[in-house]
Amino acid sequence: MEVKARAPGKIIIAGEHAVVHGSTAVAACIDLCTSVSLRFPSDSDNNDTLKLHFKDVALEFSWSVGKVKETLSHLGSPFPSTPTSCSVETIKCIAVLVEEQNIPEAKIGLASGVIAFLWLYTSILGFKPATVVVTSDLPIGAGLGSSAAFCVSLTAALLSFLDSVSLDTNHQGWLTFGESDLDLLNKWAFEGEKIIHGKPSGLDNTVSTYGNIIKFRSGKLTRIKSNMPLKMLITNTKVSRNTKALVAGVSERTLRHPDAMSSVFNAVDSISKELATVIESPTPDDLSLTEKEGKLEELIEMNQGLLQCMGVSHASIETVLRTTLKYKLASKLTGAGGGGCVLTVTANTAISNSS
Ligand SMILES: Nc1ncnc2c1ncn2[C@@H]1O[C@H](COP(=O)(O)OP(=O)(O)O)[C@@H](O)[C@H]1O
Ligand SMILES: C[C@@](O)(CCOP(=O)(O)O)CC(=O)O
Ligand SMILES: [Mg+2]
Repeated sequence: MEVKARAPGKIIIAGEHAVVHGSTAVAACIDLCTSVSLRFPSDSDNNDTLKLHFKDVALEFSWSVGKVKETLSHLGSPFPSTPTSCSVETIKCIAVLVEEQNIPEAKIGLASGVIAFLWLYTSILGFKPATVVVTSDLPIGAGLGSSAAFCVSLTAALLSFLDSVSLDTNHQGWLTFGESDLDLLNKWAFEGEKIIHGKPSGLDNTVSTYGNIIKFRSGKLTRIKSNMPLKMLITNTKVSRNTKALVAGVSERTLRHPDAMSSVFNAVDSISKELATVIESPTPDDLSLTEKEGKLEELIEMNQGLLQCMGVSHASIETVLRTTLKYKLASKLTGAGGGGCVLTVTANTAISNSS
């Protein structure tokens, strides 16, 4: 029996980092996905191994199911029936199982994803042998939500085996989850993001779960319907960075400058709300479209200025900003920053993923 699930990455049009501190953000899914295939061994295989294959980064892991069960079951029931956070104690125990796999130093940043995999797999399906293969079109650690797409696609594959989950009719050859199961999926994926991000807002896994364009604040999503031709260019600086460290850095700066950073987050909240209004308002004629595009570009530039204030820009991002400014194009970092991808918006640039 084999299942394959996929989930998209995303761009954050406005509000990254501030959304962790309660501000509004606007995000949209993109046409780059992560896929997870899950296959159980046939009865004749008679093996008790849980295998995980990160194909894009050429890493393979395998554990005896008995060893995993022994490590986890003494921590109480391994089957939380509802989405449950992995405790610090449990993360330490799972981390031992990951350390034994001897991930090369150059790829050690991927360990958090392996921990998230073991938590989600054992919590949802228990201690069963299986082979799980992960592949992705998304650059990892570049601000396009690869961690969320990984958690959402993995959770979708796992939940598809539960009798309580009903998959809806065909959607271009893929089965889809109903609304209540999407909520369950999103909540479990959020638990995986917590292991990878530390203190995620839930924005990334929510937009990866529900797709399209969303406005998001403190766990609440509003789907945005827009007929505005949002044309964007994504530039990858190819500077790798760690979202968890960047998010922690903003929290530390907030502890040092609480009032100033509160004003920054409030300003971002206003930018995101106004940007959502601009893109979802009707566009009766070309004049108003030009006016809306002007507002959108100005809001993007303002958000970038506030992200610099939060300390999450980077020399490589500034280089892209200077380049696009020469062509009077508005840009901002997207995702956690510190490198990664830059979003450029304009009325006339063709949509493309470029790096
Ligand atoms: N295709 C993948 N294969 C294995 N791990 C992945 C994959 N995509 C994401 N991850 C996990 O997510 C982490 C990157 O998440 P993060 O730092 O939040 O960057 P991003 O901006 O891409 O979301 C990786 O270190 C790894 O643990
Ligand atoms: C920085 C943040 O706002 C977005 C992180 O995006 P990414 O993991 O870099 O793709 C964190 C969050 O919202 O959880
Ligand atoms: Mg991420």
